[in-house]
Amino acid sequence: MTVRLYRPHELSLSSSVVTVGAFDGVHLGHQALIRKVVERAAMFRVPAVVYTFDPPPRCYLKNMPMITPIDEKLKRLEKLGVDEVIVARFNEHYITRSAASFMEELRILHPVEIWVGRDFRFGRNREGSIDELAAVFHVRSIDPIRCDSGEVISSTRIRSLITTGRWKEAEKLLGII
Ligand SMILES: Cc1cc2nc3c(=O)[nH]c(=O)nc-3n(C[C@H](O)[C@H](O)[C@H](O)COP(=O)(O)O)c2cc1C
Ligand SMILES: Nc1ncnc2c1ncn2[C@@H]1O[C@H](COP(=O)(O)OP(=O)(O)OP(=O)(O)O)[C@@H](O)[C@H]1O
Repeated sequence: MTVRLYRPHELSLSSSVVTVGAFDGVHLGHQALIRKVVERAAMFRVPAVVYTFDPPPRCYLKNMPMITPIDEKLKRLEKLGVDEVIVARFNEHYITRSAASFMEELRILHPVEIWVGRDFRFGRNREGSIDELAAVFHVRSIDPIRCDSGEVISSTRIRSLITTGRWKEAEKLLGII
């Protein structure tokens, strides 16, 4: 595997383009976002960084099944051209971290851009908002990617397709990478 792996606070960079998220399944919506990050990073000639969580927060907090275990997620991120991946163990200790402490950690990556979805939240009790992030960093987002029926593609939707045995539809939304 050529993608480089780090735990929180291990990586410091003089410049980067960063995205943060659970990315369970690395579905077509995630792929569009991550391709954008890789494209922007290449344009700035800086590393493309994904900050993710293991297990995905929703799986940990709501006791839901995971679509892609961490090894499979990392393989998919690598195929998309990501340079560095930070994997935070999402557990009872991590969820007590404040939004401010998380932003301090992002500072050491010196991101020229941070790409997140429009509903992104972070920090204990989901206290941190995009507005707070955007007060410190240059925050950007893409339009949501939808499936043929017009519904926004999400890990939640794919989990529900898998648990009801609708494999073909789930695979379509996961995309082949
Ligand atoms: C430091 C930190 C603490 C978090 N604590 C909580 C929490 O207490 N409750 C919660 O529901 N989510 C918590 N989250 C998870 C976020 O709500 C969110 O799932 C995460 O930032 C990934 O974004 P995404 O769900 O858009 O992929 C935390 C995230 C971070 C970075
Ligand atoms: N369909 C999509 N189009 C564009 N961006 C997306 C799409 N789905 C998720 N993202 C973005 O990818 C990042 C990680 O999202 P996340 O892992 O929470 O995905 P999700 O599919 O919404 O998951 P869940 O259904 O479990 O909440 C976020 O910035 C989110 O906005």
